[in-house]
Amino acid sequence: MLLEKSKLIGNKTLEISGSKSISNRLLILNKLFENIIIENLSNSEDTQLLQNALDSNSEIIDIHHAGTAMRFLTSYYAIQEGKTFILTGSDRMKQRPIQYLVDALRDLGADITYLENEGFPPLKIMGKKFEKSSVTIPAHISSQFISSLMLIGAKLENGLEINLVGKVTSKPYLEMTLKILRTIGISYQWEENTIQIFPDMQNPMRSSQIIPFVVESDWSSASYFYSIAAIARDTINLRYFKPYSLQGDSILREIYWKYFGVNTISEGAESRISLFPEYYFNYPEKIILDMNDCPDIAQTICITATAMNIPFEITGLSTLKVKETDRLLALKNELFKIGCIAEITDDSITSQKFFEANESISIATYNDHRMAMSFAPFCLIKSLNIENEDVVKKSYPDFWEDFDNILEKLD
Ligand SMILES: O=C(O)C1=C[C@@H](OP(=O)(O)O)[C@@H](O)[C@H](O)C1
Ligand SMILES: C=C(OP(=O)(O)O)C(=O)O
Repeated sequence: MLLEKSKLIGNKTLEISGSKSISNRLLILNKLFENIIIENLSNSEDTQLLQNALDSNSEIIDIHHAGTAMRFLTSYYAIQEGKTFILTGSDRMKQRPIQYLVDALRDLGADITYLENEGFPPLKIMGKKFEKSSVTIPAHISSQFISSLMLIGAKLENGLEINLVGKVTSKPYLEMTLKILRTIGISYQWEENTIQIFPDMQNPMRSSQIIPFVVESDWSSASYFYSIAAIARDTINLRYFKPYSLQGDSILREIYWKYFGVNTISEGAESRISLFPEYYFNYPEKIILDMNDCPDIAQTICITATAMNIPFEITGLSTLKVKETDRLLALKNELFKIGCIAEITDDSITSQKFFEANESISIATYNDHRMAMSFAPFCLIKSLNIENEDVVKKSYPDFWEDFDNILEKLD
């Protein structure tokens, strides 16, 4: 899709769909506890795939590219006593790790076998009752493994104690899981490296009472509009975002204020935020950021910084290699096309030099929605082509419509 050089139409308001991460947790919990009414569910393809899987009677479930769904379903299916499931996904899903989660579940008593390569999907899962209630798991590859265990914890007879080993990656996603559990009346304790989920039955506060849950809008999706506001130096309004979020990616507020001079003004009653760039702002000489807590918005930051010629050094990104694509490599390749020579290591990306980009830019998207959406705002600087633009549907099916709504082509 060709994005011609455009300008922002200031002060428009966009409504972003519900958080994909919160929605996916609620769908699993609702299936386990049957007491949540979910409003503003994410319209992402990943959430749709998870919902279809949970509603399906089929033994074979294909979850395509949806990593969170893959990991959450593995634990969920493992406790469906007497049922058998084949859980598979896209070619990329068959390269994304799951071994530490499978090891932990097997330790607890699960019956899971690898159908192709050891350590990777597809999986054959025969649902069983678990005998044990304590498990140890490395925490540096994916927080989704740990959230997956936490989600089923209260369903086990004696609850679940999860001992985390090593550096915890994507920690705000674990906090999100716990806060959602608390909202539906499940108790937990997190002390140092041990998370304890108490069994459902032990909490007299939890009853069969129906709990309404309104999903706040998706902060990772909001990142692309922060990028546009920063580059264009004009205002965008977004809904439905509250001042206190369950999502770690709401750190965008601080990042875009500190490095790009974009103010976030919350209008509580309407759950609206205005992204309001300061006209006079002292830009930093270099952006130095550890993004171990918020890996999904790393691509956005790199492109905003490149568009604004601000050098960057971003660390804490080891998990980017095992997402929808190797995001570090994809970033390095495509940043070059928009005028940034970047160096990558196993867990970082650093800009080395900016230069004037060519006239005909075509960005490859590597089956990664975030590659398409993070590069799109560069059309405020130069026209560019985004290859396979449909990839956005994984998290944000309305992206191009919303994008079009706030931009006007320059002649
Ligand atoms: O739990 C979640 O909803 C997610 C956790 C993160 O994954 P990792 O923990 O694998 O970094 C994040 O990148 C992903 O998009 C969503
Ligand atoms: C990494 C992501 O998703 P998942 O791991 O659920 O595929 C993402 O949405 O950026």
